[in-house]
Amino acid sequence: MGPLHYSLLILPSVLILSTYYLLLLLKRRRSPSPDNPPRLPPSPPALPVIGNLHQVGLYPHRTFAALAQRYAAPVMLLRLGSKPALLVSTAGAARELFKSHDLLVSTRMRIRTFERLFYDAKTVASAPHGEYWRHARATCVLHLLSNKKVHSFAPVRIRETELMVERIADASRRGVAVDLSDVATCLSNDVICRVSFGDKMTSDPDVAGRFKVLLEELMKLLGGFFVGDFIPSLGWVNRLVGVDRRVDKTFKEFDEMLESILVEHEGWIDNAEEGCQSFVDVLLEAQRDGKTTSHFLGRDNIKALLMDMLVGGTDTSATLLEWVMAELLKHPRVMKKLQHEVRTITKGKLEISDSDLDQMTYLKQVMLETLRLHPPVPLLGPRELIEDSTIMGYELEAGTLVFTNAWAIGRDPRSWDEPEEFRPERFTNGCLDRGQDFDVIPFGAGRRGCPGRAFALAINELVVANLVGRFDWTLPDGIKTKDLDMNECALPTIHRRYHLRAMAITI
Ligand code: HEM
Repeated sequence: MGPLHYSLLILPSVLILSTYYLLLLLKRRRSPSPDNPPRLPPSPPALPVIGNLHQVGLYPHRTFAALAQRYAAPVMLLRLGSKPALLVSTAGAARELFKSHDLLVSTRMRIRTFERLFYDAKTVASAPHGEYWRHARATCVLHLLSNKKVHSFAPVRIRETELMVERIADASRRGVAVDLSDVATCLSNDVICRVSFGDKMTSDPDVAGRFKVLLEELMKLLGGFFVGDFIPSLGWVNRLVGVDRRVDKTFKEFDEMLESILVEHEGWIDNAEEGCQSFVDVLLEAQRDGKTTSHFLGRDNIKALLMDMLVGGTDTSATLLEWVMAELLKHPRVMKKLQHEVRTITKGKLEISDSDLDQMTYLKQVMLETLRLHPPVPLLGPRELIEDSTIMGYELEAGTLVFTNAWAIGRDPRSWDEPEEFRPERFTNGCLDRGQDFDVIPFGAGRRGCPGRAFALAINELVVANLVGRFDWTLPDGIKTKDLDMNECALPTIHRRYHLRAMAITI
């Protein structure tokens, strides 16, 4: 028998033995015994039943960052009620998570409150990973969020920005302060509503007021860590403290509002001009013409996608705008440098085009530096582990929640020199599209990363360029820049605690 025959005989035995050994190893790992406990990330002590829920507090991104610092742990394991929760707090850990395990963390945390608010998890943001989510997300990208579509909405952005400039110029003439927080909210809502339903909620003051209150309440409900959501046996607590009632009321009102939009658009659908259709028209038409599988575009699905745009696109954008202006007012040197860039490129012309914006590199650095310090959604969209997995050498069970702390990552001294300083120049030599570096991840990462990034940056860059290009700004009531309050208010989007007010001087 030659060496080849020996190896042919030995090979099956080696394969059988190694398969047996592998199965043994897997069995041991899946059924941890007291002698062989799974290797888990560091954890702070937890209380019975509630685990670490009592430590979450009003500002979970800050609490979680403080814990990660105290334990010097890039990843930690908490227990939120009955659910284990992995906290990811450094760029290195985020890179490992999203580069090597993205599929494992590509489903969303399942929370009763969210599911009820979002048409049984039919929104893109809340849907579990799978065929429905892929289809829903692709639909939003194709009809609203792709670069091509974003470019095509330039007239809407320009018109709404122009209206904003007129209002500010009016306040400037009258010598009254501008509430920049309100300006940011109105503008973001108007742009999203116009591209989604072709009209603004602010056209009718009553509707505008109701819509604003409704969105605020929805955001509060999304940001709450409610006991009944994390400990199913205590679901009655949500009923007792009125959370369930608030959820039902908010959902009902939102649904009625979206339903009336659908009914209105169904009346026009045959007359809508090609090319002038809003998102809702495109969805209704696809449904009517059977262009899509019926299970996908039912009435609730259409309303859920509209909700995605309202929830995902309004408050986030407004928050960014608010913080950019606050940082510029607090740092007059940066404000002057940005004004110089914008005014040099626009050379006195009033309408700023997309190609003007492309040349404004300092503006992009200012946006990125603001997003580093103030990611509007600091814990990104919480995920859930699809199956038992080993991540960074730790053994984690299926269903573990995953929170990535973009706020902590943006302020990590291992990644950033003087991280608390607002210094846009830190991005001068680097690439401005930092998605792959994982040290600035305000839009999340991987399959579930934000699909609205291009949309959001296009509107925010245009608005900031107009605000600083056409006005000089000072703080009202003799407030000094060093005294400008920079405190935050609670989740899910991290707004300023107090509205930002400033005096505009038309140049
Ligand atoms: C400054 C503005 C924005 C910020 C900071 C932001 C941030 C985020 C973040 C952090 C996530 C979760 C990502 C993850 O889990 O990895 C997300 C998801 C999402 N965003 Fe945005 N967003 C912004 C604007 C928008 C806009 C304008 C839209 C749409 C009009 C939008 C639609 C969505 C949707 C649909 C999702 C869910 C994606 C999925 O689960 O597949 N966002 N966004």
